[in-house]
Amino acid sequence: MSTPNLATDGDVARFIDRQRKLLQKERDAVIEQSTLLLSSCSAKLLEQRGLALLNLGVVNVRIGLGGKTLVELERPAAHASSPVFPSHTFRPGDLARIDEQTATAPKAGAKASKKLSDTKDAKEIEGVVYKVSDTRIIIAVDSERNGSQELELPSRCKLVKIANTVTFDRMDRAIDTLEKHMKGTAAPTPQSAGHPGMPFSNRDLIRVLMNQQRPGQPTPVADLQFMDPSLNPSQQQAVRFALEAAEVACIHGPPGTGKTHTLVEIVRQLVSRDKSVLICGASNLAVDNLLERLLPHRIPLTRIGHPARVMEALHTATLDAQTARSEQYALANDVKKDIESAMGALTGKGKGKLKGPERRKMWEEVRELRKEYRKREGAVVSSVVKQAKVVLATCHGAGGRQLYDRTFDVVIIDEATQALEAVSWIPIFKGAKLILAGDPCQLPPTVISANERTKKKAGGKVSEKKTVAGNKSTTKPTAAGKKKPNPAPVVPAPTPEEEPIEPPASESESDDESDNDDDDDGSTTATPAPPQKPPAQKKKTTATLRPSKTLQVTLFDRLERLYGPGIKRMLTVQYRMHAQIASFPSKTLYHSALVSHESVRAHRLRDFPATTTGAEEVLDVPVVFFDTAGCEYFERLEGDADGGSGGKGVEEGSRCNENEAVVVKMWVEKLVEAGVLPSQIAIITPYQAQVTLLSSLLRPSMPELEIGSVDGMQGREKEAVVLSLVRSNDKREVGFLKDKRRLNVAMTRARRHLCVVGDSSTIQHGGKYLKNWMAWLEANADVRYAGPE
Ligand SMILES: Nc1ncnc2c1ncn2[C@@H]1O[C@H](COP(=O)(O)OP(=O)(O)OP(=O)(O)O)[C@@H](O)[C@H]1O
Repeated sequence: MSTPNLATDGDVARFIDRQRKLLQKERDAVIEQSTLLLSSCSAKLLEQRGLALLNLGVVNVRIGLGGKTLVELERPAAHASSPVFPSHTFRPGDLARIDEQTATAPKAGAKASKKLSDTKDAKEIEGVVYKVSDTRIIIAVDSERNGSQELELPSRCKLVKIANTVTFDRMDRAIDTLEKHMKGTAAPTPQSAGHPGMPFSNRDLIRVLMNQQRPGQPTPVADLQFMDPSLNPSQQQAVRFALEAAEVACIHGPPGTGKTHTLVEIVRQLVSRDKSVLICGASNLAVDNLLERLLPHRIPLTRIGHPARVMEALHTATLDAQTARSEQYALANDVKKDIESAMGALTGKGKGKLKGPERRKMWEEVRELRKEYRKREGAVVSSVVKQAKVVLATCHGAGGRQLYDRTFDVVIIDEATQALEAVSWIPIFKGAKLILAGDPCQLPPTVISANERTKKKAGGKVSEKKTVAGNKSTTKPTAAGKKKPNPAPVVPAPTPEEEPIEPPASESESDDESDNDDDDDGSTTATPAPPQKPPAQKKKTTATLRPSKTLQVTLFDRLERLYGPGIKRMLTVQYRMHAQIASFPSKTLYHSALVSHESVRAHRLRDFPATTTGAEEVLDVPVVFFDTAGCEYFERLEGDADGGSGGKGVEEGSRCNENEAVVVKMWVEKLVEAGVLPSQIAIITPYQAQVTLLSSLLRPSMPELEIGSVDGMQGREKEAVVLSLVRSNDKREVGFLKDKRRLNVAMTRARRHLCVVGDSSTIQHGGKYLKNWMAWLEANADVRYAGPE
């Protein structure tokens, strides 16, 4: 482990200050994006974009766990011709607002105008999407949060998706707490971690993470018996390392190397040593993945989180379900029934509906009953949480009131390389020791404000050069199949959401924490200085705590830079890819340390019993490369029929490549003809417009075929993957593909067969890493030229 200079109080203050600024910028960007969209679009347009549902009516109101009011909405015949919702993007867990819908054009016969006037002063009501079906959507409303005891639900309403800033509030609070800890003004943590009477202290952990103290000596675990006999040596080493570390241990899990497998063993080992564990993930999916793998081991655990956000199959392990099953819950349930019957009288229609003082009195009663319900339920929840040796939640969820007074011996954060540092701190304060797992060579957390800056940059670029339109080339392929570029045709800059994320402009301090590496040979995982800085200006400093330039720098990244590779153990055996598919990423991103397990090393599509005889070029080849260089298969901007770059579409469009899509379609059909099932195949492409195009070409005949973006495929795998690179232009712009972490995710999803379709003459100009990849494909893949013939 390298020994950096320790951070001064000034370093810590600057670091915290920068985190605050970056978080504020990100919060502003998120709100701006959402409000811009909502304010500039009519309700109809929002509905067309899947961001709103119109013409809804309340069909039921009931009480759910946590005293939340569940509002059930449908499209009644009076407001809409069909009860079936149009296609939309509302998913369980999304934040949504119920608004009154002013009746612009009431349906004939509907008494909408009268009803709407009843609710003129109705508040906008915010809640979380709880359940969605084709005809009904249920919103869980926290009546306390909405600041009113009486939910005034409009008779005709619309549901609108809204930005969620609660996570930002919690991250801000976490940074405030960190500051207090560092200044020594934090309130002492009252409880011990599962050992009543023992003082709980996370002082060492926090000081190590903030580089004010070096990591302590590991404590050897002499009697380590692995519970899972299948662990490979690198997994065993990682388990030992994590158990022995004094304050913090990182586990680096390249694709398919059994990160989850290893974490499950660590948790089992910790529990067998009577340690309490808080397991967090950057996403609900990551948490559920671990929960699913832990359940068979019968560990006393509970999953905290809004039930709407937990996988249905795992609901029995949620705190809500466990609370509801508990005997003490019967007491709370009685109160719940009283609330429901009172609510029935309040929301009931017709003669039975309460009015005036009677109605106010009833609401007062409901308010008291809710208080009582929360008190009784709170007591049950707290006893269920106390009994659980292992608690699972998202990092954000760990800041909820259920864990308010609970601390743990160990906090584990899975997918830590996808979590913002500030969100990671939320669970960290609850643990004495920290284990982070992730892969810094895969996609970092999504940060909108970085893209915002890129948008400005891209916009500037376009306006400077907007004299030239079109990327239609008149070039002819050279003998070698490479094209000579025409002078100056300008292809518009990549759209903001698709441009590789670049580090934001330096504010004051010089540091090296850029996350994108356009021009190195990809032989290390380090993330060097922003490319726009000339090397002469780079200050070579000893690693120490420095303010992060972007929120994409995760705690995992930071610790690796501070303490060197000694802070982590890497899992080195992968159980996913044929050795040839794994070869390039292993060599260029993992120091050739990633080896293929014998069970996958030579596996091929041919091994599936359903495959046909013959079809060798499809079933026996692990890597195929359709090089479209010289074919003039040019990309085009979405909504730009000419493939030109003029006009508004420049900044708004996404990219697609129709000729390339034809090649992809042809290859997928060949795979299916050879006996590979569509459900075993995924098409991955970095551009949404290409996803849409390919979906329209292939989905009608193969609904089980997966077609998606790179970002959506992280953590997933398929037997065969066809990668459509899209970019083909004379400007030699590669946009998105430049980010080698995105590329790494794209090329490591395939188990037995990877087919790459792309224009090497464009792609190879996207920096050394892409150049090396193209050269590797030319030398190692089964290269096919994808000309019209
Ligand atoms: N020691 C092992 N022996 C046999 N199979 C293993 C071993 N470790 C992991 N695997 C298998 O490898 C696959 C990947 O494991 P796991 O899901 O734990 O990896 P991961 O690193 O979490 O995945 P990802 O790359 O998606 O993050 C699984 O099918 C798992 O069963």
